[in-house]
Amino acid sequence: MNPDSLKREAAARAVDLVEPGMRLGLGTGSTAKHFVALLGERVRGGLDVIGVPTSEATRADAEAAGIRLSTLEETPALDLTVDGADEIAPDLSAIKGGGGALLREKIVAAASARMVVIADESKWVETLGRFPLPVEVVPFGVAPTTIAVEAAAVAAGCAGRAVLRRTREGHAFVTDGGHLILDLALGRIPDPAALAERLAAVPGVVEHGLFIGLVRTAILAGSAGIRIETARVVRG
Ligand SMILES: O=C(CO)[C@H](O)[C@H](O)COP(=O)(O)O
Repeated sequence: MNPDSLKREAAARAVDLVEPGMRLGLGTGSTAKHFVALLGERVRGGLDVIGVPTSEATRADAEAAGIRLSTLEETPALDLTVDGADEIAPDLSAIKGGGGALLREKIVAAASARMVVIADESKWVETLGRFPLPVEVVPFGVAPTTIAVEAAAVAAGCAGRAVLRRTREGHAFVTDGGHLILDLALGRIPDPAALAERLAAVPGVVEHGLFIGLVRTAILAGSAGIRIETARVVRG
């Protein structure tokens, strides 16, 4: 089965977790897009839910699918967020932000009682870091911020280059929040919590793509079927 079919299978399993009246966080990316489309089918069949999108792209998809939308200002506490991931480790720590929506994704996840990650099994890794870690930064002072981000990685026991993300046309990629993304290629992150702490302390860093203690459940679709992993310890 091709990766996109696997993503759709994982998304379909997550739709089964949705109950009438739920306030949902709607993730971003190709896997979350399947979830939004499948949820839309249920909504058109009469399911009453409300969604908070994690990006303008997801807002557009959800609107087109007929899902009633809200904001975190109107709906500050959510029941369930379903989102994709770039990597997921056995403790359900994850790297997100490949689509550049990590800031809103993390805010929405933190406002949710439960975060479920949906992915094809290629996202499952023993140790995070093969996927370059997205770090969202303000445009002002991006050169010294880049140096400080690389230094933070060294201090956390890993090293690598932070590269400004660009669009296919070669322009700097700008997030929905008007920020830039540095992709920090580390290969391996031996201590994600230490790196998260170091990065959060860098002036100019708005957020990073390490999701630690946020994911409660991972739904992983592979050639052998669906596997569900549940976190032993989640925040709070
Ligand atoms: O974090 C994300 C967007 O910021 C995505 O969830 C992540 O990049 C996975 O994307 P995909 O489902 O397309 O593989």
